[in-house]
Amino acid sequence: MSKKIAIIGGGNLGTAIAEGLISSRFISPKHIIVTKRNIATLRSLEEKGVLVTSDNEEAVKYADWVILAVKPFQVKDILSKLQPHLNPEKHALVSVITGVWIKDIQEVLGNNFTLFRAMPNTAIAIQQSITCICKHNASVEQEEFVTNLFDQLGKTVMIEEKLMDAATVLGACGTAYAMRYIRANIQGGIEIGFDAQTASLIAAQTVKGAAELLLTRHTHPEQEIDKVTTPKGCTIAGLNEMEHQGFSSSLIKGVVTSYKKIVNDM
Ligand SMILES: NC(=O)C1=CN([C@@H]2O[C@H](COP(=O)(O)OP(=O)(O)OC[C@H]3O[C@@H](n4cnc5c(N)ncnc54)[C@H](OP(=O)(O)O)[C@@H]3O)[C@@H](O)[C@H]2O)C=CC1
Ligand SMILES: O=C(O)[C@@H]1CCC=N1
Repeated sequence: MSKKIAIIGGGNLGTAIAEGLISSRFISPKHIIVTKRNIATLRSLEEKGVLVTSDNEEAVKYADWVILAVKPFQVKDILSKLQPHLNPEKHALVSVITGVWIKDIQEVLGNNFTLFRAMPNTAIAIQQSITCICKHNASVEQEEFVTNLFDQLGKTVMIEEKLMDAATVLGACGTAYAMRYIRANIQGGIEIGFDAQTASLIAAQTVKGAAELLLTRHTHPEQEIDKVTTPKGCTIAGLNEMEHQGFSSSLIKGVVTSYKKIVNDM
């Protein structure tokens, strides 16, 4: 029988997951049901054949896989209401919620459910996510299903749950950090002569190419930097000025601050 997936919380990430699943053809749109209270924003998914509802209970009755994609402070209340309708023989859960641990979910649902935590990023909408996954109480078949699902939507890494907060920062917040880096390049590019559109194209494609070099060659960034930095040239002059201004240090401090925010808030 075909698997059916409920996405509880069709916001930024929930809809991105649904879009990625549709594009990948991993599952038929009619086997995806997405929920949120105001379903008006789910029209474009509905037009693609996805089922949408504001009734979480209806969604879990329909599905066997339940992806939780609501805000961290909402999950306990939502799960408490769903608890009578969830059955460990039928349902397996995948939470993409930041800072909510398997033990937190078990406090509401008990210990019998198969639970996964997955940490994708918004590039999942175009099948270019990195998704870190950890599992609890999962069969080989269930693990294969979840890994296969997220493999269709980018790359996956199985990790221990204790690294999930770090995965959130590096992989999910990382999309925003990368965007800010690109934006700064665009601003610089405009100042030295390009129009905004051309500067955006050059900046984004350059970052994409740099990332592809690392992913295909498995080199360290500094090896690739050595190939760009002509002695006494303009690249090293610019790089050194960036470092004098605290470039790497500010990024590292930002990463650690995001991490502390998750650890201290949850
Ligand atoms: N955005 C990202 O890049 C990433 C987010 N995450 C995590 O994913 C989760 C979702 O984040 P994000 O998508 O950005 O947040 P959003 O606020 O965009 O999405 C949450 C959605 O949940 C819906 N919702 C709220 N209450 C209910 C309810 N009772 N039943 C069903 N749906 C409900 C909201 O819609 P409505 O108000 O209409 O009900 C909203 O659209 C968070 O826990 C976040 O930490 C993880 C990795 C990356
Ligand atoms: O900013 C946040 O809290 C969430 C988690 C990772 C991306 N967005």
